[in-house]
Amino acid sequence: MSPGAETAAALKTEILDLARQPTGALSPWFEARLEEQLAQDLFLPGRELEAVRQKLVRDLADYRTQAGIDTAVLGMSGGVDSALTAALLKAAGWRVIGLTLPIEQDPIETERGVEACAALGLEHLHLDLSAPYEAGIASLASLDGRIGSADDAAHRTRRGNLRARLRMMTLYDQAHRFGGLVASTDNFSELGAGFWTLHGDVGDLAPVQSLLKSWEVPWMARASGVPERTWRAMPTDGLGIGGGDEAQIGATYLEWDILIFALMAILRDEPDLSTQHLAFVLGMDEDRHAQLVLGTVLARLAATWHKRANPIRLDHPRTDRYGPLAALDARLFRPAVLKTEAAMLSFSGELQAMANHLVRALEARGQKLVTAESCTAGLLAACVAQVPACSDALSGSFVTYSPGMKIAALGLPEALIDERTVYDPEVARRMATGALAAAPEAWLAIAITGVAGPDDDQGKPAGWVCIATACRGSGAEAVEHRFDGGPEQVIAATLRAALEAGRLALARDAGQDG
Ligand SMILES: Nc1ncnc2c1ncn2[C@@H]1O[C@H](COP(=O)(O)OP(=O)(O)OC[C@H]2O[C@@H]([n+]3cccc(C(=O)O)c3)[C@H](O)[C@@H]2O)[C@@H](O)[C@H]1O
Ligand SMILES: Nc1ncnc2c1ncn2[C@@H]1O[C@H](COP(=O)(O)OP(=O)(O)OP(=O)(O)O)[C@@H](O)[C@H]1O
Repeated sequence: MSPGAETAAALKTEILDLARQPTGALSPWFEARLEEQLAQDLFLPGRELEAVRQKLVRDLADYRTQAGIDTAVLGMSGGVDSALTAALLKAAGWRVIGLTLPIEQDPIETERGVEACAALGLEHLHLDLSAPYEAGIASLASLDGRIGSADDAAHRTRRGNLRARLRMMTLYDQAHRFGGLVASTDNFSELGAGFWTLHGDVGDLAPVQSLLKSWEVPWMARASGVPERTWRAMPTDGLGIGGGDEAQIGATYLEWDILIFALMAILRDEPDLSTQHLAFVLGMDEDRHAQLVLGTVLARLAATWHKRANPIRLDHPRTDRYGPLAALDARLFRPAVLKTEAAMLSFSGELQAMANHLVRALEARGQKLVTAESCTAGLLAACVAQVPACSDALSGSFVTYSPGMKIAALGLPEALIDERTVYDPEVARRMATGALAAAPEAWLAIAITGVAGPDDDQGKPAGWVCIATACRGSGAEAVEHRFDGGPEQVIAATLRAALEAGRLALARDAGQDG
């Protein structure tokens, strides 16, 4: 066995151990995907997780000083998420106040919460909320008697959610009392599964929200001094709804994480896939267990997407107001630790998926793309450049914002622009052929000229965009569009249309080849 394979095997054994997944209990499909995902570094090894842990602690320390707040309160359930969140905050120098808030529950869970507070050096407060909970149920029963008595899943969930919200009400009161904030204990796996209560679980600052429950959360808890009894404990919702988390979700957390990674990857490569075809495309045909888990996971994702988008924002014509308001906060008030430059380069999942598709199609044919961009000012190339390992598919970009640049860099005739303005299909076509002429290694050119808005320009309305494509050796084709919305929506729609136009141009070109 090579040293690399040996390390991967050791990592796999450790993941199975911390995920409480008995050896040999993964079905063949999950086993094979886990090995692939280990090779793709989706499950980070210990030394990289330690670097992530240290960064989280540094960022929490920066947030504390920059936001001028140094006290965090959180509920200590006896579970690993709350214990890890508390440990990270404590390591970052926060005053951490852990509350055990039992509601008619197993005293062992409270004991573990108390033990974690002591082990981590937290201040501890205890308040039994069983009485207010019973009072709340009795009061709500006057509206609907079933809330207190019916013993089906729906009513258990109603009661469970009430417990979570009662705890959250208590935590916000204590945060106010101590001039602190409420730490959020949610993780990435629960986020995907919608396995939390709206307005009951999510607080103000969420240090572990991007971490996998199967592996990263227990690993980091162990590395952060959380007692073993806690990071080994079976995850429960602490709400008395039924079984453990995994029994309720219908998959172990490790299965959940593996399958979510697989789904995210397949949809990036094939954005048009529908749910009916997933089992086949994912290669599950011979693994009945994997098919059943897929069904459960898809049902859960479908039932909970709205929780991940809460509150739902309608596509009101003036959603362009959100951007400037966010910019105001960012410029004047948002602590520096949150101002990641990377945010400027994030494209939606749909655009990333389309760019990925185009890159893979170019790669498959051994061809490269060049873009000639006016109103998008290089964003199309930036979107394509975000695809991992795109260098075999992207030649480059001409950002020709002004008429002068279109003439100088792409050789457009000045007379054409004088006669028709830059907002013209022939200008778009000449931009595409000009880009191909100036980039000898490129095969496909995509050119964009248009009015992003908000105002009309030179006789063309805001939202008018022309996209031209040309493949080496054939003529250019241009399509005019009229997109709705403010400049940001027009640019996003333009990128979508340009990526699609590139895909169609390649398909046409391949047809001609054949
Ligand atoms: N289409 C839609 N668009 C917008 N909103 C929609 C909606 N459909 C429902 N809603 C709203 O969503 C509500 C349902 O969501 P919600 O109230 O959260 O409740 P729900 O998701 O039904 O239940 C909470 C689940 O999270 C689990 N949980 C809770 C707490 C902690 C943990 C843990 O392990 O850490 C797990 C718990 O076991 C349960 O399975 C509806 O009552 C309605 O208000
Ligand atoms: N008895 C409790 N006392 C205080 N807080 C609680 C209690 N039960 C739940 N909470 C709060 O609600 C959050 C979600 O509950 P949950 O039971 O899932 O705990 P957890 O820490 O996520 O651990 P795990 O899911 O591993 O059991 C907890 O992180 C905690 O902040």
